[in-house]
Amino acid sequence: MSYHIESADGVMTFTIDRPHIRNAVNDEIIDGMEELVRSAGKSEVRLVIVTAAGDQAFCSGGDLSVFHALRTEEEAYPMLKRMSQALYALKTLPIPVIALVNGTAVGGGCEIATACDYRLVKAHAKCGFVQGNLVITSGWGGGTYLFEALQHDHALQMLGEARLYTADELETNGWATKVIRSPKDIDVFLSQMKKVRPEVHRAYKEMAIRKWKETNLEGRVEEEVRRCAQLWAEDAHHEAVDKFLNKTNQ
Ligand SMILES: C[C@@H](C(=O)O)C(=O)SCCNC(=O)CCNC(=O)[C@H](O)C(C)(C)COP(=O)(O)OP(=O)(O)OC[C@H]1O[C@@H](n2cnc3c(N)ncnc32)[C@H](O)[C@@H]1OP(=O)(O)O
Repeated sequence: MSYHIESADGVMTFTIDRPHIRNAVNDEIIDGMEELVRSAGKSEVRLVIVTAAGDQAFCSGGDLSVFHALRTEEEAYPMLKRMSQALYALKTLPIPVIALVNGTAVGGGCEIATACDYRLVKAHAKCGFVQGNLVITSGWGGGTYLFEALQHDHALQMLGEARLYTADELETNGWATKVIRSPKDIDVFLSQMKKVRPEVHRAYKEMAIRKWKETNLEGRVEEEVRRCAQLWAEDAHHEAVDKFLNKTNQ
């Protein structure tokens, strides 16, 4: 199984479990994300945590060895759309959602974390919207969410530079809620959250969701998905992915 969903004490934890491939997202992970949002929406869950196995990587984005088979805009769009819908549902859950960024997050991995309300980033983790190096944009809604989360110039710079940022840089530009230097830091964060009753967290999250609905967040994500699907079909993108896959296969 490529993922696990566990529930304890009102906290539902989603763990991507493909560390050998840096927790890249395949179709099964997308299934898992859909299952997560269904379960978290229904039960007595007060908090969701999204994380991954091992300490090397949180997520390296789409599994290029699988999704590279998608060649045209018409082929790329359904995959991008489906994951974008799962992440929109995650973002608009009426409970706090925390990304526990246990290691490197790149490409779509950063998009998953950006769809969450909070990003707790382990001190060794490097993260970046590297899609620009593959001559595409973010395509799961993460670019749109980044403009919601960060000051405009910080968001545009992070997307435009397409490089890995250190945890300290991520704290400075506002992407990291907190840099995690020891496991105790996570406990402190969670116990502070748990001091406040779930219905209060829910009411605050609903305020944010109202704003996102009024500003047509969902429609803006759709534009992001469509534009990424167009770029996906270009030769320059396929050549860049070939280069990555051939480099790592050698
Ligand atoms: C869908 C789209 C979107 O945003 O909407 C995207 O996500 S585009 C996807 C954007 N993602 C990327 O461009 C990811 C590129 N990956 C990397 O830059 C790197 O792998 C890091 C994630 C920084 C990890 O570097 P590190 O030196 O630790 O490991 P490595 O590069 O040797 O990777 C270990 C093994 O995992 C594989 N691997 C890593 N990331 C992968 C990915 N996203 N898809 C498929 N395979 C991947 C490598 O090919 C290698 O396979 P072997 O062991 O067989 O050699």
